[in-house]
Amino acid sequence: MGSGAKTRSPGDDAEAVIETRDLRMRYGSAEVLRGLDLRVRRGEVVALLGPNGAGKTTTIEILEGFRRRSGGEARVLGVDPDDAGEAWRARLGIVLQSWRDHGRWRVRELLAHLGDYYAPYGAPGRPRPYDVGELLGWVGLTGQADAVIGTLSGGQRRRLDVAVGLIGRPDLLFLDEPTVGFDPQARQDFHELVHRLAGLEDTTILLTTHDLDEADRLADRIVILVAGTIVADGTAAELSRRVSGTAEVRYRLDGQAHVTSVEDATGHVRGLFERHADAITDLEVRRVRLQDVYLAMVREFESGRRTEAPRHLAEVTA
Ligand SMILES: Nc1ncnc2c1ncn2[C@@H]1O[C@H](COP(=O)(O)OP(=O)(O)OP(=O)(O)O)[C@@H](O)[C@H]1O
Repeated sequence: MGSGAKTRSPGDDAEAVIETRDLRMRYGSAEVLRGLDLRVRRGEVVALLGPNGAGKTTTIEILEGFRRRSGGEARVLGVDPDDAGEAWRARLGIVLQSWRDHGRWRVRELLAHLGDYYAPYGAPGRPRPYDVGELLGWVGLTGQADAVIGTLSGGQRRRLDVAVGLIGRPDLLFLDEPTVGFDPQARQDFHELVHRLAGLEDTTILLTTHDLDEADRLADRIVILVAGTIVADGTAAELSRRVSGTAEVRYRLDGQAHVTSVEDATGHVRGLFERHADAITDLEVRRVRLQDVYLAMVREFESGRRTEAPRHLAEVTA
């Protein structure tokens, strides 16, 4: 464990692990990606969110070198994915949406076999692959090490998918809906694993998920893609400032229910009590959740009100 020193310096060009400019993809006459400018720094965890069909998987597949883009620029670990070779590929970890091969192998066997592929690509401070036993512990499959893969449950199978993506100790990990089918414990274990990878292993992670609480918990930065366009890019807190209010205050006044969206929940509540004192009951304050922000932004974009180019919201780092 432990690689080189972590240097998270926003704005430092040298640290860009993924960089795209005007990335475009067309299937026949259908324009699926409409000019994405995306930048992910080393050690960052970025969640790519968006409705079904928005282009998330297509984006990831282009960055992984599985699909050739129709236009624009892309650099991943400093290399154009369309021209990249095996040494580059060995630095990536990939967890696809579904992967159903190798049903007759045993869990440990498969990981050891895949790990052998990565061994020649180890680097000083970054030996490859991970130890299989250690990795099985991380993904919660120690008890299934000798199980035949075809006998695993859906959630165990998904844990194995994560282990397969990780075995080569990737510099950059792509996770396409990694926690589908996870029970709450597996989900929590996975979240701890992501924090450990980014924090201790300096792994850069780009993940897609439809679980917005998960994105909120895991990601340093959220990118929202709608119909092939990035409509928002920033931390969860920055995104929430884009929609009206950052907290919701619910209460009853003389028995009548009220819900108000506010910036300053404390000040608002203080004012309520000053004005209405004991007439206020059932008070609740809740922070605007990423889900609310996300739905507001998708609705806003789809209703055509936002037509200008996407903007980056990391003004605080400028
Ligand atoms: N091989 C293909 N040929 C033609 N169209 C495709 C192909 N692959 C994807 N598409 C289309 O591209 C669009 C984007 O698909 P993509 O799978 O990237 O979306 P997504 O955001 O990952 O969706 P989901 O949340 O459902 O996984 C969709 O309209 C899809 O139908």
